[in-house]
Amino acid sequence: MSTYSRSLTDRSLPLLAQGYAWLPHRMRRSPAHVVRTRLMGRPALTVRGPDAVRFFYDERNVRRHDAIPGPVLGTLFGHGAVHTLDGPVHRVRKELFLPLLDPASIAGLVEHVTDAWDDTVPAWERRDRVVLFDEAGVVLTRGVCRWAGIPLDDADAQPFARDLIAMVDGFAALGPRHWRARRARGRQEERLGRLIEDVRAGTVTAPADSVLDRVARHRDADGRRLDTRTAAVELLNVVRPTVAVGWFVAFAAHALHHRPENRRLLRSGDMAHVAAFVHEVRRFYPFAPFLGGRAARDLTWRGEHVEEGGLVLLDVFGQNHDDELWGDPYAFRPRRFLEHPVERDELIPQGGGDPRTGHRCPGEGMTIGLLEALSVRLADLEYRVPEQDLRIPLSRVPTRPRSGFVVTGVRVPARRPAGAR
Ligand code: HEM
Repeated sequence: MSTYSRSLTDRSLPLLAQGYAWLPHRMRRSPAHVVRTRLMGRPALTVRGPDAVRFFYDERNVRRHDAIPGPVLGTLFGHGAVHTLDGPVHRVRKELFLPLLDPASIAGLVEHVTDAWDDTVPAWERRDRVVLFDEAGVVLTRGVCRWAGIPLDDADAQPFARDLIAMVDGFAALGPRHWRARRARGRQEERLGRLIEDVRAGTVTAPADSVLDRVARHRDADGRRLDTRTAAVELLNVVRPTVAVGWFVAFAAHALHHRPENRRLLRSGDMAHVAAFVHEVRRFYPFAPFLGGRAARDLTWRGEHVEEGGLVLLDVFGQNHDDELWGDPYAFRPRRFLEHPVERDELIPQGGGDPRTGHRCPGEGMTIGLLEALSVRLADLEYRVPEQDLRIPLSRVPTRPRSGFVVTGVRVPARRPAGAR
């Protein structure tokens, strides 16, 4: 088969089968880190590296409208979400999310979530076993709802957490996982849509300037308020990814188990080590495999071409494991972030570029703040790790330790560790 005809073979099935390994595997054969392929029936250009990040985030090159497949919108992001907008329309919608970048806002969320953690964890001492991934999801749900002004009865925290996790878990799957995600989204869009209507009608009071209040009042570029469904979609676009930080909590536990020397560093209260550990968790463990957009015009990148309307994919997992950028990328080594500061377009687990003007995740600071606080608490907790399946399959997107990370014999420290937030 010639290189050309091979490049025109649709690769959607190998992608589904190989998950995170698919794109890095193809990139290995390209020293220039660019591969032309075909996905979902369209020509696609896949790119990697800090320069490619700047190319990808330049709206003259890549647009988001019509780029995200329906099954991903129907599960992960929601129809009409900020992720799908371009230009001034995106900028105005993004204003809704920019307060998330504010350090006071980050501190507020971290405080609510750590309060929820500190309230919950003592009860683990009386349990035979705790599945950390599941419990972290409930703690994060409690904390983020309190912080965002979303009323939540105690009994509703677990089912809400389950739905939020299902929406993330099923976005790249076929079959039951996918349909579970769709049903979860349908349920929660309806419930939160009713809440938005109640806030607008004045029968429920949203705390002033809370996320709930801002979403209910937000006006789009056309001067109109968001319709009820889109408002629910955007409310979920704050709550759902916050609960997704539970994936990283399970990964942090996995890292502490396999690299126990990090426990001492986290307990020491040295915030530089804590920050380095958290960056390494976000770099090393797989979450977003790649990001996609549509070519806004005929494009050429490092000699490879894609026509207007074709797909452009940024290889997120591959870039976070690129030997040229990281050296020994498959070693978990937080020290690398003490030796070399984080560069904006090098470490891209939550996208690249500037979150104020582009699509980069506006919740990155919150993710880092939450993980710093929860990793320190995890390191301080005493527990045993019984025999279980801790493998993290790269063929599953999103992946996690198969067992969800089970702990037994939990003992809560008498005193909050130095440096805990
Ligand atoms: C598990 C942690 C998280 C991961 C791995 C993650 C990852 C990402 C990625 C890869 C993007 C897409 C960037 C792009 O399209 O260029 C994104 C966008 C976004 N994230 Fe996050 N995120 C996380 C946490 C959060 C949190 C905590 C929030 C809010 C509190 C949040 C809110 C958003 C929003 C609203 C967008 C859309 C931005 C836009 O299109 O302009 N994320 N995130």
